[in-house]
Amino acid sequence: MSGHDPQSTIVALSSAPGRAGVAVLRVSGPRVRFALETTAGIIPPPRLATLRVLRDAEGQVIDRGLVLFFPGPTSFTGEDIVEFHIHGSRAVLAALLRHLTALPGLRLAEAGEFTRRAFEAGKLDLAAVEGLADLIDSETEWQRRQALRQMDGALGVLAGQWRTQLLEAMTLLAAEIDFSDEGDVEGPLHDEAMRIAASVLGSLRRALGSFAMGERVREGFVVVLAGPPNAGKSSLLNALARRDVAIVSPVAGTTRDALEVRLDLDGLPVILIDTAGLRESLDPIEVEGVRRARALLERADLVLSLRGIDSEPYRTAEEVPQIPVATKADLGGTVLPGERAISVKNGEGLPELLAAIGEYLRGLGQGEPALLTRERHRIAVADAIAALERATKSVGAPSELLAEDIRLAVMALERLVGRIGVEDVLDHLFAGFCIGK
Ligand SMILES: Nc1nc2c(c(=O)[nH]1)N(C=O)[C@@H](CNc1ccc(C(=O)N[C@@H](CCC(=O)O)C(=O)O)cc1)CN2
Ligand SMILES: Nc1nc2c(ncn2[C@@H]2O[C@H](COP(=O)(O)OP(=O)(O)OP(=O)(O)O)[C@@H](O)[C@H]2O)c(=O)[nH]1
Ligand SMILES: [Mg+2]
Repeated sequence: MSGHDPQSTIVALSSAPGRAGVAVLRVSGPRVRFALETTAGIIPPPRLATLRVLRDAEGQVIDRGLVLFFPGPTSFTGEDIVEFHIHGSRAVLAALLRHLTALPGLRLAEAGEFTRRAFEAGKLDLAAVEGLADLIDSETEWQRRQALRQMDGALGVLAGQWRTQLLEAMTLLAAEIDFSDEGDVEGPLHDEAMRIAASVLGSLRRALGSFAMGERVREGFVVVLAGPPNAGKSSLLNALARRDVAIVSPVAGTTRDALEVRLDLDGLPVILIDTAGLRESLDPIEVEGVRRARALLERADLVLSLRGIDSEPYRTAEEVPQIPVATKADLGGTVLPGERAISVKNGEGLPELLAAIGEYLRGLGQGEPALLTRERHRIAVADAIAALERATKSVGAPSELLAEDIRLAVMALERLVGRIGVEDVLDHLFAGFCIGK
């Protein structure tokens, strides 16, 4: 990343590349008015779509398109922005891009550079930028809701409240330190600071409790299909994915590699993984497949434990949440207590199985969207908690020590919202953005 380079005016395609009804080309920076005058012949009224003929430097028509001008500093980036809504043709886009990037002071934007400018201008905090990144990546309803909440700054607001309270506690402690004589017992200001620290600690712990769900919604819940060879794991994967993803055959030991498909289960993002049938084997390839299957069982949020209705169950030693499933119910046989019967041949039990998976996964959360969604958030909040636990446990400790621990907690919260120590995080985050965002 080039970092901060506010003199240059950046240009990028903001819609998805390729043939489309309409494409949006966005320009941000100090030379936007100049680019508008040379290309559209006018500076249109702010925020009003204006239909114009767009021309290159020789006066040749490139296209007729809508021009949308957002003056700084109220715009998304804080700078002047213009959007050209043109016909979604590769050639039109290429011609307009060629024209604009040839203008003095204009260059192509890097991935995430518009959003980086918004961050530098103080329009978004780090957590909001992360929310925006998640929103662009969102594929399911739960991901959209969680990302939107984070983009709206919910985490930033909460972190700001924690920080304000802790700064208040530090002010009380400073007063206590100033007014108390050597050897005095700590007074009421110290007690009040302790009370504030304990209250923030409780709130931090509740937020941390939402992390597991937040991370799962962001990355997808891992649901593993496991069981003996021939149980019908690959058949079930194909049925749930509604695609012919995995090889199915009557030969036991067909699947060796783990195969995954992403599902939108009633808004929940699920990564469904088919695995090699679990059994002892002399075939080194199959042994490796079984090793991989067991490794996946360890990181599963939920295991669908399959057996053919006409076969014995294979008991896995792994202690993971499981839904026992008897497959091939169309063949007839005995369903054991606690088992769900399904058939991919006639579809029996499949909707109910999906509903049971969804119900289990939804139950892992507390209903409302999680606030902590990334390992970075977890670490910052856990650091703040550790500092406040030290502070609140050492009853009778001098105010100076208490103040130092609270200061460390405040620092952790500043890292959380990106007030300090952000450069590495930012480079990584923006590199994952699309160009034009
Ligand atoms: N065409 C288009 N659609 C888009 C965006 C965009 O940039 N362009 N967005 C991009 O992500 C999202 C909407 N986000 C937006 C954010 C701010 C403003 C805006 O008009 N800001 C005003 C200031 C408003 C205020 O301060 O109250 C401005 O620019 O002057 C518009 C869209 C989704 N749709
Ligand atoms: N009648 C019937 N046959 C099924 C059903 N599901 C799977 N089968 C058959 O069972 C056999 C094994 O199915 P697979 O899906 O390959 O089984 P698997 O568990 O993936 O097997 P491995 O990959 O070897 O571990 C195939 O011949 C399937 O057609 C079902 O619901 N009904
Ligand atoms: Mg298989």
